[in-house]
Amino acid sequence: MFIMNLDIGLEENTLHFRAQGHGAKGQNDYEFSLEFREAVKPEVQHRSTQRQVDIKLHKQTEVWWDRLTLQEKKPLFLAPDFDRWMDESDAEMELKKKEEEKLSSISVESRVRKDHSFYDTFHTTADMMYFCQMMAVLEVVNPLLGLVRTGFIPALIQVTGRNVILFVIFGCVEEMQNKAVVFFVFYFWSCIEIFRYPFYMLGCIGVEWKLLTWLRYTLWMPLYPLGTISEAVAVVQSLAVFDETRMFALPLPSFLGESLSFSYSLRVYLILMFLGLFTNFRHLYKQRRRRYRSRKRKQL
Ligand SMILES: CCCCCCCCCCCCC[C@@H](O)CC(=O)SCCNC(=O)CCNC(=O)[C@H](O)C(C)(C)COP(=O)(O)OP(=O)(O)OC[C@H]1O[C@@H](n2cnc3c(N)ncnc32)[C@H](O)[C@@H]1OP(=O)(O)O
Repeated sequence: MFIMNLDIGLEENTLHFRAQGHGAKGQNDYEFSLEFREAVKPEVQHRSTQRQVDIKLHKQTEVWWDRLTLQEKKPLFLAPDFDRWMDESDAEMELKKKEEEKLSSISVESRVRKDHSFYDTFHTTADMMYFCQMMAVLEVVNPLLGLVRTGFIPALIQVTGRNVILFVIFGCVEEMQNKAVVFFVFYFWSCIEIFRYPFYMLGCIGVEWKLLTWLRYTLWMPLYPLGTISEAVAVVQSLAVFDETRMFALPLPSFLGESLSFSYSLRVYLILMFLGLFTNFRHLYKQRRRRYRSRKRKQL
């Protein structure tokens, strides 16, 4: 058989086949149409050899069909390929197997994602962060009460800035909670605090470790800008969510429109952040100079 002028198409759920073949009985036109029992995917794959044409179609949904065609009577030219034949239970088994394979690939994927601390930082550390940042309010209260010689304004900027990010941007916006930026923000915050608080604690018992003091008064140089930039990235990423959800939107009188998105307040906050960065950077620079200058004087 020699197959020529092959024309295969799918219209709705009906497969149309037309071809010319040169066989033992000479040249012939071959043609058939098959209307399937249920929906099939619109893609038709076919491969022809000298002897035969293989046509591959996929069911729209992988379920058992009682028969192949819409018409109840099987067309005469149609014969099953018993090598590939499956009864209902075989088909169910095959579907189950596929489903299991799919599920196991999903669970591997989610395990990989879960192990990925970038994306899960918030859910694993949020409670601890909430607690620490609530306690950090004392850093503003302490200088107010004259308990420590910390600058009140720098402490206010620091604590307010972090609490806006933690409680508003991450805490209220679920879409932000599995973003990688959470990891960076928490990481930069923690990098300084693991030295700053032990430095304070030792100070309370009159002990000073030179290396710790140096780390407390030096690490802020790279960390403060990096921390502020990651906070700014988080704010920028949240703008679209606030626009979409209208969360915290300010109601407006009807002639001005419906409401003013909270993202506008955040845009103003972005400017404040960099003013805050500048103020605290200058403050920390002065604190460092004060500490090392007075030490030099003491040594002289
Ligand atoms: C006004 C409206 C607000 C509007 C908000 C606008 C938003 C602004 C956003 C700003 C961006 C923030 C970005 C930021 O979140 C990013 C990061 O933090 S990234 C990580 C790096 N960060 C840092 O390095 C900053 C860490 N924080 C600090 O250093 C302090 O919080 C700060 C207040 C900024 C500076 O502290 P300060 O230098 O003033 O104090 P000292 O540490 O030198 O302490 C002074 C003396 O007091 C003793 N002290 C202080 N606290 C204690 C304590 N709890 N217990 C015991 N003793 C304490 C300390 O030992 C010093 O004593 P001495 O001089 O005798 O040694």
